[in-house]
Amino acid sequence: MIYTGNLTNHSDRRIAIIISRFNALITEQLLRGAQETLQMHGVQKENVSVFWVPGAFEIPLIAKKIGQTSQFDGIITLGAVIKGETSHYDLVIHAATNGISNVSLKTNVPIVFGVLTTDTLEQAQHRSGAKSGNIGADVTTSLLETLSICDQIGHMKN
Ligand SMILES: Nc1c(NC[C@H](O)[C@H](O)[C@H](O)CO)[nH]c(=O)[nH]c1=O
Ligand SMILES: CC(=O)[C@@H](O)COP(=O)(O)O
Repeated sequence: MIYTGNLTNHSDRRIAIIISRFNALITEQLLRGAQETLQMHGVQKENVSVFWVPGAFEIPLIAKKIGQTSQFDGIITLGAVIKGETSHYDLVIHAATNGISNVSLKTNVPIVFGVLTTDTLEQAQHRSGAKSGNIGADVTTSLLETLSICDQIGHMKN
């Protein structure tokens, strides 16, 4: 038996979007891609909640608190970490990546990683609605597919 996610039957999904304000020029475009993709697949606007955090470093804590409410089926994280002159970039990325992954596994809530990690602003611009697409839209599709697979696994238990 092969199980694959699909993009149908998502109209009742309750989705949380956690977005960082840092590099808002970029993250706002990621948000647009995510919201458009949710709407395209029938998710009701009233079932989508957006949580703004200062930066990517704060995402895991808010994801944990949201996951523990059991009020959402899935979580989309959006951010843009752009390399600067110091090692701060590496520390923020490490904390955000490991934190988000750990929260998803501990809360059992599907969380997708929509945090851009780029060397330059131009690279981030290309991936937030320009020549390389929109990572916000891409990870939203991934979340819906993952939710679909979770449903299928849930039906197996019965
Ligand atoms: N430089 C970037 C940051 N830095 C801020 C941290 O995420 C955090 O908010 C701060 O250290 C306070 O705890 N955040 C980004 O999202 N992107 C960056 O490029
Ligand atoms: C990713 C960051 O934290 C970065 O924007 C900080 O820049 P810098 O390393 O030049 O202080």
